[in-house]
Amino acid sequence: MSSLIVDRVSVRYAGATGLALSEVSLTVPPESLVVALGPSGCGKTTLLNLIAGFIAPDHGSVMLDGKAVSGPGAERGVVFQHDALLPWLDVADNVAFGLRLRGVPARERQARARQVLRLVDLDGYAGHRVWQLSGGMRQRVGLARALAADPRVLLMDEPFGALDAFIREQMQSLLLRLWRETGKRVFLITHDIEEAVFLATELVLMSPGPGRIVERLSLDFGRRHAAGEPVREIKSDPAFIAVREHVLARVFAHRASQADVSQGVIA
Ligand SMILES: Nc1ncnc2c1ncn2[C@@H]1O[C@H](COP(=O)(O)OP(=O)(O)OP(=O)(O)O)[C@@H](O)[C@H]1O
Repeated sequence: MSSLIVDRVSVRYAGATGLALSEVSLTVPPESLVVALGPSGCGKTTLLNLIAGFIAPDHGSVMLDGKAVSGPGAERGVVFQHDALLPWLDVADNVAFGLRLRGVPARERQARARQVLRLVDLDGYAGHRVWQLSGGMRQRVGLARALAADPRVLLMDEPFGALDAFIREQMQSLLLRLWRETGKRVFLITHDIEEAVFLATELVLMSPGPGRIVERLSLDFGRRHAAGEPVREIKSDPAFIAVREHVLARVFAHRASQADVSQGVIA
């Protein structure tokens, strides 16, 4: 089946008493942008690392388009929070690095690098060093690198977490444009409620202790922006504000109940 399917996965780290993830299931179908949102420790990174194939589940399975995920693979492109670029290489060589490892000839990988740099609005920067770029530009290079191998799905680990609010909003718009233009499925994790509500076609809300999914919402704000509606119009729409407040209330409710439990308030 043509989907990314996480089926009842559980993870317990060696030495840990509790589960980092408990019976988590989700599907990332074609043309979707699935966002996992939750407070620190709810297992977002663990879930992304499972899909990336960096770690294996203790129970359950991860399948991409009918094939079991059993390790990292070029069909899953990962964008990290910190750009993870190589400072001794120029921008084009950073973008083409994975292609070089796979033995793609120099001329072909340079052409591909230039093509994806155009997609992220960085044409003209191929020969720059990464230290000559701003934080937002470096994240765009990271995005271009993930796209260079033409993956089936993009996995994004808090990709805009280190950027200031203005650049962050620009990057959200860029991601939605790329998502529409390339047709890539995206799985993104964040702890920013507004970002999650704005981007997601499906929002999965997670809670810690053990890490699990507590709510799923189907949303269309990102689709509306990708279709041309301005960001500010969407974010000031009462429907957007209502969803944002609902999610905020859910996050606080879970946090409050956990604080109560840890203080022994709930019998
Ligand atoms: N390598 C590890 N060894 C042991 N425990 C770990 C390891 N990595 C994560 N954990 C624990 O697993 C749980 C889930 O962690 P994870 O990093 O996936 O959460 P997160 O939601 O991504 O948090 P954050 O937003 O802070 O990155 C936490 O309790 C964490 O302490």
